Amino acid sequence: MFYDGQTVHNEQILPNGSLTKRPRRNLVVPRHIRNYATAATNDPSKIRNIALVAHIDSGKTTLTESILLTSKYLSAAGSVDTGSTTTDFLPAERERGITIQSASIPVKWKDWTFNLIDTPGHADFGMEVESASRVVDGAVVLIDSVEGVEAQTKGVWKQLDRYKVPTRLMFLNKLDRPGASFKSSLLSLMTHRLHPKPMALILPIASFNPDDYQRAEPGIEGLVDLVKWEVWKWDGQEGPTRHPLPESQESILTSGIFPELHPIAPHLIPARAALLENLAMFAELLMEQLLEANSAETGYTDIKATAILPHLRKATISNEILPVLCGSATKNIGTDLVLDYVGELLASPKDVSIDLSPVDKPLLMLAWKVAWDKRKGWMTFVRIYSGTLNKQTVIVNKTRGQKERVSKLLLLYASNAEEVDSLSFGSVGVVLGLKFTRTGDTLVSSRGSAESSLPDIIPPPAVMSASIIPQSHSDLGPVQEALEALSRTDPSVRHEAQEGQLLVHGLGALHLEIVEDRLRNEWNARFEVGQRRVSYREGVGSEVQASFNTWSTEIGGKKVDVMIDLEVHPAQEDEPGDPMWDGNIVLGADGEPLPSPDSFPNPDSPPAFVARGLFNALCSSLHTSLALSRVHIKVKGFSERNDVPPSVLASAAAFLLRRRLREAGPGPVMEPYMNLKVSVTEETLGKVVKDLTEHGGEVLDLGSNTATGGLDSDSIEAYQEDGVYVPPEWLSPSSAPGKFSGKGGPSLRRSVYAVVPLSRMLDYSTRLRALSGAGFREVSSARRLEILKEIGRA
Ligand SMILES: Nc1nc2c(ncn2[C@@H]2O[C@H](COP(=O)(O)OP(=O)(O)OP(=O)(O)O)[C@@H](O)[C@H]2O)c(=O)[nH]1
Repeated sequence: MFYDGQTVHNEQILPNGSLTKRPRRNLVVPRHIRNYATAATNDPSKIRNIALVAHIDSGKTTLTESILLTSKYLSAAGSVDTGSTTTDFLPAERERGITIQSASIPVKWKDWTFNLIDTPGHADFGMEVESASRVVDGAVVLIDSVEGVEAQTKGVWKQLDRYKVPTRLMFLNKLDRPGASFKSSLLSLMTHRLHPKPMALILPIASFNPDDYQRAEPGIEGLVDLVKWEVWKWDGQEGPTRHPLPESQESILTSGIFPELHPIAPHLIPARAALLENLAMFAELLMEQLLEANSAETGYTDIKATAILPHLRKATISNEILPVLCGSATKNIGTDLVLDYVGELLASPKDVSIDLSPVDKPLLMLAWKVAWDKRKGWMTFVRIYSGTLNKQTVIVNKTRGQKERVSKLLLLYASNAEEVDSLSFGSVGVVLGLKFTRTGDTLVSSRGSAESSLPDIIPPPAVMSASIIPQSHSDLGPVQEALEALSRTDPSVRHEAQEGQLLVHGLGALHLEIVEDRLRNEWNARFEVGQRRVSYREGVGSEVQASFNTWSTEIGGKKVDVMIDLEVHPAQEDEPGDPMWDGNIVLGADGEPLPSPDSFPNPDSPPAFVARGLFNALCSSLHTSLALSRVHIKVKGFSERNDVPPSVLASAAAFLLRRRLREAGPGPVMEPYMNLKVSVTEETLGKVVKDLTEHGGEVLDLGSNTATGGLDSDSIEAYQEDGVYVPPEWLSPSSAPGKFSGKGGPSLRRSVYAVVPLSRMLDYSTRLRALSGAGFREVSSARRLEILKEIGRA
């Protein structure tokens, strides 16, 4: 909602009500792809599997395009603003200027091969970030340096944490924009508790006013690499030039490298000294070297990069520090340095393999994504964790216990593909020919050849649903098939038949809009879309003591008692819900989480049937028919009998849990909330706050628009600044836009931070996308009544 006609992310509503981030000028794709002989490396120590992740609009796709240009994959970069990028190749992506699917692309840089995955920033496509995070060994996290850390920056950071992505680099992008602040962005990493030790390896060289070098202006001219002690200069069309830096401050001033370096020259030596001294806290050998070196006053300039990089790499891999780089993706400033540092600092598959000789071990791989292509059929994206995969072989899907035939193997360059004969340890590629495999499945060379199954990929819980009405009775089958195929490619799309209609659940309004587009365009399905509504949930009323735990049935004319001992109570407030169980917590007798029915290693085992029964009972409450959430269940034990088929356990578990939930009485109704940040001018602030409050929102903070950001619910206490070098603010390009704008300049912008119910924001949400999921919240009894009316239960 913007009274001044501006939206947070330049989003605009198209005449048909759909969302676009910016107007498209053309959708013609210039293919400036060079002859890019690939032959990806077979040396795992030279592979870097990395993802670019960030809040929406931070510049991931632009940086990917700049990387492809710098690495000579492209001869001219495409642009998200003209719909001509390499990785955003779906029509829906090009129309909207946003990334919807993560695309993987192998990039050759020096003697490394980077498998680069550009992910979507929008929370509605969070599933793509989940699966990318599951298979990469490193991530480049971008920040828009006008905004600093944003809601979804923290969202993707948590996803990286969840999958234990071992190495990360920060890239402070958009330093060319007016209002960009290197200092505030760096500080925001600590105020938002992303990392206690961000370490700036690069300083920006701002465009300075030639008449007054104390005044930085909007724009960035170059970069100083504090580790390699050299300066990079970009001017206009030509690529960058790089110059070694002299050892002393006086010689830097007299070196004549370029005038813009003068204002920052006095800061370079202290910045390098701080970098090395902070790094030495984690590297004893370096500490000794520093003590032996002449002194901090010279910035230890006699210590060469080759002596620093191994320590930097080690501290990055052990996550003791967070290396911070910076630049401008649109101007290709800093891209060379990103590529170098990805190779030098991020982990290779070898660094993170627990297996000492993974190359010689039997094949073990994970299907991290499944896509459908009209010409190629099912495409399964895999990452090889040990051994080698050859084309034209038979493999086993360990998760589903099924044999699969591999026909072809591909390396994918976004929408282009190259066939290869094999994929070896550490690599990422595409398998054609697999019929049953789904996202998250473990694949091995022959039954039982690899001991362990790989951890699954967890789709985030659905927050919105829409009913799908097939155009005619004969369309029902094809629509169901299309939905089944779509949810195989995107497990965050769930569907069910309920009361004569098909319900599709997704991660938000935009997600459902894309689902609708894809069903029509990719599967030619014919249907109408009915009412869209957010996915409400019900909790459990109160703890109920086990009244009984035995269910009786008749098998072959004989009465049989099946015992399942369940402990059921509401989850504690601080207890994290399991997304695989839709926010419920389900534990086995040993207190360990029970896999959800879809992810049981052996789906025909007795515990798998118990899980299936519990899952079914949790899908629909007896009181409201809403799905249940925040229920804590412990399966303390169950009877295994030889005279009873294990499938009976599913019915018993469903019955006993339902009975227990009925005894507990109606639980609280919950609805999804989202965090919202609205940028407004001072004059419109009051109107926006009033409007949000009227829509059931709660305003958390009114911050000024700085990169360090305002308050939000989980970032009250910042990390200490000890042991972190923070450059002075005035070195940042255009660090204070207001200062230079004079009287006629733009008025001060303010940020409204609020938490709002998603249901009341359905029309807002297509316009305001600076949001992050804030989980489910219990509602008041008045709101409960409204919800029950809305879903036809009151
Ligand atoms: N001034 C400036 N604009 C940039 C820079 N990098 C990207 N942009 C612009 O920011 C907008 C978003 O860029 P994208 O590359 O689509 O961002 P993204 O993070 O990939 O977006 P999603 O994939 O939709 O999350 C576009 O208008 C870009 O032109 C930069 O370095 N400087």
